[in-house]
Amino acid sequence: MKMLETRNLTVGYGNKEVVREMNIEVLKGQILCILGPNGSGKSTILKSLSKLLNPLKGDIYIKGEKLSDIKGTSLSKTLAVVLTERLNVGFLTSFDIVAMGRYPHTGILGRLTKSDEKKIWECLGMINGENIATRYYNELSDGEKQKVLLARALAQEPEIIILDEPTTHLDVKHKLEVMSILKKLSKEKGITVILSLHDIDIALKSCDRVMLVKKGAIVDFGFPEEVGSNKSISDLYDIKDAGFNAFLGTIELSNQSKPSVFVIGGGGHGVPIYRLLTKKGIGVNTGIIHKNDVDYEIAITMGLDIQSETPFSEIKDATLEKAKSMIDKVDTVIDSGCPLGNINRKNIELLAYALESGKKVLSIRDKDELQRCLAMNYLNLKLCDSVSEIMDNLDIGGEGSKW
Ligand SMILES: Nc1ncnc2c1ncn2[C@@H]1O[C@H](COP(=O)(O)OP(=O)(O)OP(=O)(O)O)[C@@H](O)[C@H]1O
Repeated sequence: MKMLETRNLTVGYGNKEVVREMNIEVLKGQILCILGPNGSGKSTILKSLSKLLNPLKGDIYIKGEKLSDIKGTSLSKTLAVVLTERLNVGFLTSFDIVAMGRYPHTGILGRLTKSDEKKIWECLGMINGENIATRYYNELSDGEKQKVLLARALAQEPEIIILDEPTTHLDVKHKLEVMSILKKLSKEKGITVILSLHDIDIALKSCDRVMLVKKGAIVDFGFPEEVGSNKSISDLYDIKDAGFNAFLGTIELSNQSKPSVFVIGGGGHGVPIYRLLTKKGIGVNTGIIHKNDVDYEIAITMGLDIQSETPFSEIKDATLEKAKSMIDKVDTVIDSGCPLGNINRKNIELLAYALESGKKVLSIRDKDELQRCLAMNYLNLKLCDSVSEIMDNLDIGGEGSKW
């Protein structure tokens, strides 16, 4: 069932058009998240959908009825809004704040019946907030306040809840708690949720639809799994010195330095080393990694030069030769200790090549395993127990430097 629809909607202030020509549909029980850079118009859209701001052009429909035709109490029973404004409410408790949400049902005198009180406790329960019911709202933490405001919205018994950045200022536990409450409301009670977020990862993993807003227009709308690609998210925020990996949901700093270190990666062993070297401004290239390896995902997002192999296939001689030529161009090789199964055993040949070429080699591999693989002892090989020991032995930042 269509809960909210916009037709050629343009929102803004006076003669300033902020977002133009919006045509979207949100169904019952869906969670729609608006993503976009600061100032792109997320709050302006949400205020317009909540009837707090008149559209400049076009129309908004709630359950097929024009929003402009829906009056006060009737709208409050359908739609509840949680905005970012901070409330200063003196000596009101959490219970009192949630009780304010009952006004569409209590009438002008606002007298609470037993059933209103029961509803308020139920809403406090939904946000796991019974224990803060008697505490003063002004004395609550940001996370607790956010949950109380959500409970106040729930007390209206709405079919749609609109929230502007409900996870801002919250730690990761509270962000996830708020999102999990919203998900529960949408799935179990069929409430439609429309919100804006700055947490891309949480948005892509928790919402049913996402809308990307930039420079006065909706640049994409649809399933997060399709809309939230590496490129679309990087473009949305004009990310230049980093990359977004939609598959893993991480942002990785780009490594733009000339490579001086080659990392033999694989099985996720390369990731902490890529990240540490990137943080220190040291250029890296890497191999030989299968294209379905997590090291490949991170390395490609960082923009590293990679020697890679087709998933599940044995490393080819040609790939090995190309990796050797990458090693020729660096001073140091780090053996991350990647597992050496049948399909990637050639990485040990690569390690032997690095040693025989006189490169400085730092390895986190088990000593016994190395002795089984390498024919002789090499003076240019240093065994390390951890990534930090690798970094200690990298000789960066000058003599005596502990980077
Ligand atoms: N009351 C107002 N009158 C005029 N312009 C406004 C008003 N409020 C916001 N704007 C402008 O509208 C544009 C969109 O602002 P809006 O707050 O909707 O963006 P946003 O995407 O929510 O940003 P943020 O992520 O920083 O909260 C901005 O250029 C802003 O300066």
